[in-house]
Amino acid sequence: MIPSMAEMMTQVGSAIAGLMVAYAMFQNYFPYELRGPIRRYSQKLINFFYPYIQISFPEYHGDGFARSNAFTAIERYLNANSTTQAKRLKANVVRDSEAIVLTMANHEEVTDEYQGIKLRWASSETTPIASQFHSTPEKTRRGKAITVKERRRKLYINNKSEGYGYRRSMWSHVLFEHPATFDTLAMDPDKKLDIINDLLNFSKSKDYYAKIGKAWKRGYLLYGPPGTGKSTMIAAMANLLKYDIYDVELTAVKDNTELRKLLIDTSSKSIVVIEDIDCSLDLTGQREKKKDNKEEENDKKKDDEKDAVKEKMKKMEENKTSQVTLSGLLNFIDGLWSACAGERIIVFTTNYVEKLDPALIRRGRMDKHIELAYCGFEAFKVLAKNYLDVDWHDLFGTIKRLLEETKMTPADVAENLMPKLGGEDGETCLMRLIKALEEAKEEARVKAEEEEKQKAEKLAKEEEEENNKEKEKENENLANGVKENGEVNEAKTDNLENGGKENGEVNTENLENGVKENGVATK
Ligand SMILES: Nc1ncnc2c1ncn2[C@@H]1O[C@H](COP(=O)(O)OP(=O)(O)OP(=O)(O)O)[C@@H](O)[C@H]1O
Ligand SMILES: [Mg+2]
Repeated sequence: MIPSMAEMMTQVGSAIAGLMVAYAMFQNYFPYELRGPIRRYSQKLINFFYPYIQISFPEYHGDGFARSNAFTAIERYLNANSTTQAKRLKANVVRDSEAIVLTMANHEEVTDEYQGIKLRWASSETTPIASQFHSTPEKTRRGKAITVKERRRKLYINNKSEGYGYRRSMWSHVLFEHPATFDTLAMDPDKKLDIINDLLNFSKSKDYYAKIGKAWKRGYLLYGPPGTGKSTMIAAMANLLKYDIYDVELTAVKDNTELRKLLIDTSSKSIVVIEDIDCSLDLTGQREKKKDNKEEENDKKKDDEKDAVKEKMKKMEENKTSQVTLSGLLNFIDGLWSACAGERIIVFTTNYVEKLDPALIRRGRMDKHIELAYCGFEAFKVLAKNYLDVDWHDLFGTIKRLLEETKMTPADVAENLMPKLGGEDGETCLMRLIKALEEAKEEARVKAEEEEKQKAEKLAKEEEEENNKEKEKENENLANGVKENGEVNEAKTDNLENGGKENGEVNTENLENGVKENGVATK
C-alpha cells in the first residue's frame, strides 16, 4: 500500500524529531573529550564520498570589525558577472562606492565556470559565509579592479599638527568630486595625450617596476604661471586613474619626522600633492639666500603676476611654523616611503621652476616635468568647445592672431568665454574674449613702453651720475694738480738750488770722468 502524502510527512517529521532528540542527547551526555575525534572521523567518512572542494570566505576577520577584502572583491565579482542567475538579491550602498552594489541574498546560489572547473557560489548566514566555490588570484584581482573602479574617491588634507591626541588621525578627508577631466583640460592635444599615456602606462606597470627593482612610484612636476591649470590637471589625473588625493600642506607639518609619519599613512593608489613647493618649503639657510634674490628680482620686475606670487609667499611666510627641510623631503621621496608597497604618484607644483633646488627636481625624483603655459590656440579650442559648444567660428582667426600676440592664462580665457546670466550666445562670448585680448595686448604694450621708458630714464640717470662722477674726479684732479704744481714749483726751486750744488759737483766730476773715459775711449 502506498502511504498517503500526509502519512509520509508525519513519518518524516517524527524521524527528524527523533534525530534532533538523539543530537541533543549527544550534546548533553556524550563525554566532551570524545566529541572532537568523533566529529573528525565522521568528517573523514563524508569526505570519502563527497566529491567537492569547499572554501569559506568569512565576511569579517581579525577583530570582527574589518570587512575582509577577499569577501568584498568576490561580492563585486559576482555583482558584475553572475547576478543574473540569482532570483533574490540584496542591494547595498557600500561605503566608498559610487554604484549600488547588488549581492545575492542568503541561501541563494549561482554557478560559474573557470578554466573548465564548475563553481558554485553560495552565501550563507549561519557562518558568516559558507560558500562552495573555487577562487583564484586572477578572480580576486578582477574583483579588486572592479572595487577600485566603483570606489568613491577621497581628498585628504593633513591636519595641523597641534594636538592630534591619541586617536585623532593625521588626515581629514572629504569626498573628492572635482569634475575636471583631461577632456575639459585646455592644453595642446599632443602634450595632453603624452601625459595621459604616461599615467596609464604607469598604472599598468606593476610587474615592470618590480622587474627593474624600482618602487612603484612616479613624480610629476607641474610648473607655470598662476591660472594655467596646474591644480586642474591634478584633479584630472585623479579622475583618470581613480586615485585618492593627499594634499599636503607643508606649512602645517611640524618637522621632518611628522612629514614621514604623514606620508607613510597614505594609502596605495593615491596622488600625493605638494602645491607651491617654492613657497611652502622653508629650506633653511640655502633657501633664505634664494629668497633674498627673489625679492630683489621681484623689485625689478613688478608685474601683476609676480606680485600675486609675492603675495602668496608673504602669506606663507606669515603662518610658517614648519621646520620641514629640503633634505627631509628628499629623504622621504627616496627612502622609507618608497619602500611602502603600492602605486603612488607624487606631484609638485610651482610658479617658478628655475627657483627650485635642482636636487629636488632631478629625474628619478620628478620623472616628468610638465609646463602649463599661457593659452595657445589649441587650448582655446578646447575651452570654446567646452564652454560654448563651438567647434569653429569666423572669429577664431582673429582670436588665434591675438593669442599669439598676447599672453593670457586659460583661467582668464575661460572666464571671458563663460556665458553670463541671461543666456548669451557664442558670438557674444567670443567678442568679449576678443575685446579682453585686445585690452590685454594694449595693456602689455603700455606696460612695455613704460618699462622701456623707465629703463631709458634709469640708464640716462646712471649715465648722468657717471658723468657727474667723472666731472667731480676731474675737478678734484684739477684742484690736486694746482696744489701739486705749486709744490712742484717749490720743489723745483729746491732742486734748482740743490741742482746747482749737485750739478756743480757732478759736473766737475763728470767732466773729470768724461775726460778720463774719453781718453780711455779714444785710446
Ligand atoms: N588649462 C586649463 N584648462 C581648463 N581650465 C583651466 C585651465 N587653466 C585654468 N583653468 C581654469 O582656471 C581656474 C584656475 O586654474 P588652476 O587653479 O588650475 O590654476 P593653477 O595653475 O593651479 O594656478 P596657481 O598657480 O595659482 O595655483 C580653474 O578653476 C579652471 O577652471
Ligand atoms: Mg593651483
